[in-house]
Amino acid sequence: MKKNIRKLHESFLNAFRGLGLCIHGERNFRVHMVTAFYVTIFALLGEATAAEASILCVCFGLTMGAELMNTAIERLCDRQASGYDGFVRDAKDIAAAGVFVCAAACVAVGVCIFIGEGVLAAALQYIFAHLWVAMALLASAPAALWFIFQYGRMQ
Ligand SMILES: Nc1ncnc2c1ncn2[C@@H]1O[C@H](COP(=O)(O)OP(=O)(O)OP(=O)(O)O)[C@@H](O)[C@H]1O
Repeated sequence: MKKNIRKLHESFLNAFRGLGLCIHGERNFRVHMVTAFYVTIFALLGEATAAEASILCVCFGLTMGAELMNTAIERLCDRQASGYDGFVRDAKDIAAAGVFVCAAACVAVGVCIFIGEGVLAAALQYIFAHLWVAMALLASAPAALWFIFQYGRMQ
């Protein structure tokens, strides 16, 4: 029992290590994180329902999970090939297509929820009525950009 718990604990630690590697090393993953952050803020401001919020959570998991898999495939390919390799090219392009398909599906879901269900209009109405929220969102933009473009350069 104790051994099983230790193994489970190690599995979580390994998964968090992989997550940390991706956050640090993959700019596209940080783009997904920042997008998820702002989508969450707008969903809260627009009072998305529990069902809509659940669908958005699935979308975040889908795109970030696909990006993690894509990164794992890219790293294996880079390890395998020293120069140009047609198989590596195909594998990387297919993995990238996997991320693209997931992201495109999530954009479609976002359009349905934010535009179709009026969540974006409600969020904008809230923001215009509370200008400090607009200021806070604007003020967060440089931090978001720094996180996307500079965070990976830190040792
Ligand atoms: N060793 C290789 N042989 C052939 N083509 C390659 C090789 N490495 C990369 N490519 C091609 O270059 C593209 C970009 O590869 P790269 O490893 O730079 O991915 P990336 O730009 O980091 O991708 P992502 O933006 O998804 O993280 C690949 O999709 C593939 O078409």
